[in-house]
Amino acid sequence: TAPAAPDLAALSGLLRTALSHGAPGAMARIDDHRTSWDDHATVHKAVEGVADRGSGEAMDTADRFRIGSVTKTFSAVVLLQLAAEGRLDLDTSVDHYLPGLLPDDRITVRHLLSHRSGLYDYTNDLFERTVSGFEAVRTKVFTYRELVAKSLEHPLTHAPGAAYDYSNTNFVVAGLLIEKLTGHPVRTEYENRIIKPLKLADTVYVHPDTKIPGRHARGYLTPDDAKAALVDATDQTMSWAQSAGALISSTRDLNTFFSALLGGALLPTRQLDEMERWVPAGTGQAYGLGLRRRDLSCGVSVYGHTGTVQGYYSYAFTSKDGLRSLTAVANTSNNDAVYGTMLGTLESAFCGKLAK
Ligand SMILES: C[C@@H](NC(=O)[C@@H](C)NC(=O)CCCC[C@H](NC(=O)C[NH3+])C(=O)[O-])C(=O)O
Repeated sequence: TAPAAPDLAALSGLLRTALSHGAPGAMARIDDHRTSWDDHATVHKAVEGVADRGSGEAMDTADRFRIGSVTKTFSAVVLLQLAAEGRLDLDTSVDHYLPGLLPDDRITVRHLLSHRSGLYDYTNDLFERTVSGFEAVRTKVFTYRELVAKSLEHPLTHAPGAAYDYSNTNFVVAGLLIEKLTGHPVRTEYENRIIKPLKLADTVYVHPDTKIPGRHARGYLTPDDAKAALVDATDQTMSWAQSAGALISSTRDLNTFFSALLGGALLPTRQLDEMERWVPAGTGQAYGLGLRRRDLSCGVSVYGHTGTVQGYYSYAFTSKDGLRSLTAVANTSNNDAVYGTMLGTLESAFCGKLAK
């Protein structure tokens, strides 16, 4: 059965609601393919508000933005390609590849990619106080091992494999694994294995440079004291996240990436199936390997990832066959009302008027 047509009026209404909750701007792009992920797509775009509060420049779906944890799916694809090449085994101990790094040799590569390692998330400490925590790291450059060391100041949150417990530390270790197995920085692997093959012209990994190259939306961090002024968080190294969150992209490129991934263009079937072995991750949610599944009100499940970095909320999801993709962005963060409102764009895009 063909999916319900997107409800574009509802989609624009949600973007306007996000603005009413404090987002300076919001945007969404839907790519609707007919028979295959790479055929000519019908494109729907929606924009509201401003990309830049200073100049008043309007939000534009062509604007680059920081994608945060959507980066985790890129890192997972690289490691799963290495598994397909026989250079990595998902169920082997991380200790085999990175001896002595982690305190428990029961932690496997699969545990990292499914957030079941038990490794404490060091960002809980970094960002307990939102603005001062951000300003303390905005221009900092960390090594992967410094970030892992921050995590290991705490005991494991549970025995390896025992539970799903989202942690950025897992994908920092994933970055170390990529560099160890390939001898290249993650940037090279993203470029050679994903960005160049899919021609993702807007997708860049510029860590530790603080600037977003080319045309982009500025990002505004909402302080914990919501009455305080928004903080322009656009320029930062993203070194606190790196392979867990430092990519920059666009709505077009993320739609292409997830359509290609679920359309089978990036991984052999065997590895894509591994990516879709789900553990429960909250109501109507599941986590595979660097991939989220969300079960919508109309019975449709969608596959992708969300991202939260200072100044940007992003949501990038596609249908099971990769034929319809949505990327939605608001240029604020630390704002639960905006986060929840923007999540509704998945319903407008994939359930259309069938959304309950
Ligand atoms: C949730 C999301 N995860 C990510 O994108 C990763 C990279 N981001 C985080 O872990 C949140 C960092 C703090 C953001 C800050 N919050 C605070 O500082 C709170 N005190 C903010 O909202 O900008 C995902 O996987 O979907």
